[in-house]
Amino acid sequence: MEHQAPRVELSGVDVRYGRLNALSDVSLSLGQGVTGLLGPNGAGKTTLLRILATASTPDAGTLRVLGLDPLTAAGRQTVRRRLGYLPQNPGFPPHFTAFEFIDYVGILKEISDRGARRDEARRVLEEVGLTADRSKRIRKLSGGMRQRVGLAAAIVGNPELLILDEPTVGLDPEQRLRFRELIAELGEGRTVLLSTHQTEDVAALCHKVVVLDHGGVKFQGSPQELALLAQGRVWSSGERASTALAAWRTGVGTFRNIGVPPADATLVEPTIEDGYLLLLDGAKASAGAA
Ligand SMILES: Nc1ncnc2c1ncn2[C@@H]1O[C@H](COP(=O)(O)OP(=O)(O)OP(=O)(O)O)[C@@H](O)[C@H]1O
Repeated sequence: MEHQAPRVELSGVDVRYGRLNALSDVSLSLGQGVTGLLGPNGAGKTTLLRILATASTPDAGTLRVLGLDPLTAAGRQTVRRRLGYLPQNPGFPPHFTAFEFIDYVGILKEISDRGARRDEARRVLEEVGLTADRSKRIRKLSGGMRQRVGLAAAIVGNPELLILDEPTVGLDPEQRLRFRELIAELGEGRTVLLSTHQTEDVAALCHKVVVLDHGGVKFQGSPQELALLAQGRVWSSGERASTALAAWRTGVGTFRNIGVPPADATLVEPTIEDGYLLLLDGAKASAGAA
């Protein structure tokens, strides 16, 4: 495989809000393709994405984004021209139509030629499947369609780096599948960082996954490696095992248990979710034991 220089690198990044360390000593490197960012509520995912999107700066550490330093004014300006960011709750001007809004984003992204800007608006709306709805007011669109407007806004100008904060939240299963396909296509030839609570998103889309918890990187590697953390630790049983770190009832009425298996356990193949839960619950269990 051809060696690719990392497109995003962070080293020793700290972010503090008063006495809270929202990120502590985060070091990461991302190449092309889709990287998933998993972590429980409050883990620091949005804080990390905002830093990469140049929406905020860290209290300590160094950054390299697309070969530039976004902590300098010149670097920040160039990085901003080359990235697309879909925040968690993008505020849309409610009276704009989808087309008017995307055209406006084109102005903000400095596409000054009116014809070129309109062509670009048509292109991105087509790419997210909103051509037929482009003249509807955003406030009249469904939540899933609004998410697509947000994604269209993020890809105006064909950015090399895409930062997507929980883009699949609130979508129905069909829309989620569509969105995943879109993001997978966008990941070809680009660097995409996708924060999500859905391990299925990671399984379907990502070549790499980063797990954040309490502001620290708990794992970075392939989704398969994350699943393998739980190899030999997941078993199926007729009841919830009291000794398991995590256990839940499955759709077929049996229980899936994660932890140290009892001697007579029937081991099952671990999933990414198992690896993720073991990582988080294992951390909690050792914190509790300390
Ligand atoms: N502006 C702020 N002022 C003070 N604390 C903040 C601020 N923004 C975030 N935090 C805190 O920093 C921590 C990390 O928050 P962040 O939003 O990055 O987490 P997250 O992983 O994105 O969570 P979620 O999955 O719920 O979106 C949380 O404890 C949060 O309460």
